[in-house]
Parts: sequence; C-alpha cells; structure tokens
Amino acid sequence: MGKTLYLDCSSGISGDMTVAALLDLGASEQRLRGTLSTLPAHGFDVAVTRVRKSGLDACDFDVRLDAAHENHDHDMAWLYGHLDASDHEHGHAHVHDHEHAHDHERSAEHDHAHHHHHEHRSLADVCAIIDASAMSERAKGLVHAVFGKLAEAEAKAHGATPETVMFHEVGAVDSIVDICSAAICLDDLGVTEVIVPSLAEGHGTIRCAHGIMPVPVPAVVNLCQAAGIALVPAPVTGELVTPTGAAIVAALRTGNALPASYAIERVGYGAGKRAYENCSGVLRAVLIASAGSDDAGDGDRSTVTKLESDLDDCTGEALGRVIELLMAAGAREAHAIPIVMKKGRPGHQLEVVCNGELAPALERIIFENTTTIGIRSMDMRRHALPRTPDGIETPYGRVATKLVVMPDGRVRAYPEYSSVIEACERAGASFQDVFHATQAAAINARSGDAREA
Ligand SMILES: O=C([S-])c1cc(C(=O)S)c[n+]([C@@H]2O[C@H](COP(=O)(O)O)[C@@H](O)[C@H]2O)c1
Ligand code: NI
Repeated sequence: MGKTLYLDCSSGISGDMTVAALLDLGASEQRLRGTLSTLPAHGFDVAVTRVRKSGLDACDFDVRLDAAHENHDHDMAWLYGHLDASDHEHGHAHVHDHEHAHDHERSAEHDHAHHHHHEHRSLADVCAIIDASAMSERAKGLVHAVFGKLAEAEAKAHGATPETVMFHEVGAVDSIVDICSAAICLDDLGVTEVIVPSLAEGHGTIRCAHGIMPVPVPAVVNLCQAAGIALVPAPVTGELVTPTGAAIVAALRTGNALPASYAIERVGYGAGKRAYENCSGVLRAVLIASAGSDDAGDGDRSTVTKLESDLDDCTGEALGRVIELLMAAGAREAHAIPIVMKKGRPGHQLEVVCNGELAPALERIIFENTTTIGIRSMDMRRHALPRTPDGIETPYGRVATKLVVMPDGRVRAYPEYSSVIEACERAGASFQDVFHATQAAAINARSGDAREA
C-alpha cells in the first residue's frame, strides 16, 4: 500500500515549496537530479539548501535560471509594483511553435533590477517536453494531470481553450522543473494518497506577466472553484497560493479530511521564497498512518476513477501485458473479466481503478497496448477502512501484515502475500502454514486488546 501525505498549507503553497517539503521528507535528491537531467529543457540548475524561515529549519528548493531565463518571482518590490508600475501586457494570441523569449530589456518602462523575459508555451509544448524525458510513467502521469488542470484554469481566465491557451510564468522552465520535481519526489516517496483540507491565501494585488492581478489570482480562483478546494483568508497582503501550487493540489488531492486519529511517520518543511509578515512562509508535509485506535474513525472516503473497455479482438497476451503496465504505472487495480458481447462474441471487460489524476496516462497505456478504440470512465466513491502496516514475528520469520480496523472497532490481520511467499521460501513451509501462523501471531501480539476480530 502507498503512503499517505498530508499537506498543511497554512502559509499557502507553491511549486518550489512543495518540492522542498518532499525533499525534506526524504525524497531522493540524487534521483531527482538524475531524472531532471533527462528533461529536454535548458538554462537551469537546481539548488537544494537549508534555510531558516520564521525560526524553523527548512529545506529550500531553487530552480536557478541562466540570464536568458531569469524571472521576478522573489522580487517583492517588483511583484507589488513599488518599482516602475507600468503595465506589462502581452496578448496570448500570437502563434509560435518553439521556445522563445520576449526581450523587453533596456526599454524605459522595464528598466528595473531584472530583465523581463517570458517563454510562452502551450499545453502541447509542455507535454512534448515531459514525454521526451526519462521520468517514470507514474511521474509523467502526475505532471500531465497538473498541467491539464493549469490549462483549464488559464483557458477560463483568458477566454481560450486548454488546447489554445498560452502559459506565461507557469509554462516557463522554472515552473516546468518545479512540477516535474514534485511528481518525481512523490513517486520516489511512494505517495498514493494526498490529504489537503484547505489553502490559506492572502489578499491585495500582485504583478505578473499579465499585469496587476487581484489575489487570489484568477488562475488560482479557477483551480479552487473547479476542484472544490477551500480557501482560508490569511492576514497577509500578498499571494500565498500560486497557480502551480493550487494545480498540484487540484490534480493530486485524494481527500480533504484527516483521519480521526493518525500517527506521524515523517515531517518535512519546505521554505517559500517570498517574505511575508504574519505567516511562517513554510509548507509542512507530513507522512501519516491511521492510528487504528478506538477513535480512528471509519477510514478514508475518497474518490477514485474507474476506466472500462470491452474487448472482443484482443489476445490474452496483450491483455496480460497491459494489466502489468497499468499496475506498474500506478493503477490501484487492473483486471479483465470474461464477458459475452454482442453477436455472441466471447471477450473481456478490462477494468482499471486509479486515482483520478492518473486516468489520462493510464488511458494512453490502454490505447497503445490493446485493440480498443474507446474507453469509458467514471468517478466512484471509495471507502477504505483504517489500516496500519506492521511486521509480525512468526516461527517462519518476520511477515509484513496489514492491521485493519473494522467498522465495529475489531482489528483483523491481513498478511501481505509477497511477504508470506518470502517466508515460505526461506523456511521451506507451505503458504497455509505461514499465513495462519502470521494471523495467529498478530492476534497473540495484541491479546491484551479485547477488540480483536
Ligand atoms: O503564467 C501565467 S499564464 C499566469 C497566470 C496567472 C493568472 O492568474 S491568469 C498568474 N500568474 C502569476 O505568475 C506567478 C508565478 O506563478 P507560478 O505558479 O509559476 O509560481 C504567480 O505570481 C502567479 O500569480 C501567472
Ligand atoms: Ni494567465
């Protein structure tokens, strides 16, 4: 079973804060750097350092751009219009098919500390960069999901469609690297559930490539509206939630409520770049496990997506292969059910259950690896009982086991299949002997607890 991540967004959320918090949680920096080096995007380097933010020791993730790509993201004076406040309008309408920068340097109205370049990319431009990298299929799926949400929100703000809208800052190299990095780190940590109850957000206005925008900026408003994300007003003049941060939450969130009780496995703090009064400026990321105690609640209620396709012309070999690929790409379940289709044809219904953000990537795998030309999808409610992974000592060695809390509070032990097989092979014992010995040992270990099943 995957890990559950709780994001405490009491100081908002941005792309770099997310990556920093995940690295602080233990995601591999080495793996991140190795994977980023395969992105066909140039002019950037990443720095991972420790900083003190509001007295807290936090991780800082910084995408450093070369002179041709640098931006204003941390320049508070520029962001809030204290320098030359002349508007910096760009139409979104111009057509291009390659990365380019608009060079406004040295013009009187842009004569401030940084040169002001924008790379305008479409969703297709960004997808091409992601697909050409060596990111895992799961990480690619997460990145596609985040940019898909951004494209919908930007399109709505600018009266375009997701296919035609041009990204400004959110399509720049640093934002692409932030989003890819967040996906690589989540994949590395094995996170499958993401709980985000709400996002704290400031007020006022902020300057961006479009000009002066009200906070929350339009893209954030659209993202939160579409995904039903609650915003909590914070006593801060400025932007705490960036479009990238909101899109990460919109695409990856699987739940909006913490379990009634939970244990903290690990905590990470990611520093924001901007300095505001009245908030800590850090994103706290917590890996949690349901405590499985009396007051553990009745588990997690979340939404999952089911993909379904009926096949009467696909070989068993192809079906077996696609199921393997789907599971490797992060599906929760993938199976084929024998059915009799129209004209009396024997066939199979391929059923895949996944977190919603993975659906587009898994659909691609189905189209590429089977004969289907259509996939049905539906969102479903899922009720998962509270469960805690444990290691049970048995006469055959240690066996990984899930302890599951039943609705009436009793606890059942479910030995993990692969761990049972390892013990069988280690000890030369039968599956039944190891499985039942593990259940008995689990119950014995908890014999003081009157609520055993
Ligand atoms: O890039 C685009 S199109 C963009 C749109 C909007 C809208 O609300 S529309 C806002 N912004 C601002 O850009 C910076 C950087 O955002 P990141 O998500 O890349 O960190 C931020 O201040 C946004 O408000 C950009
Ligand atoms: Ni925009």
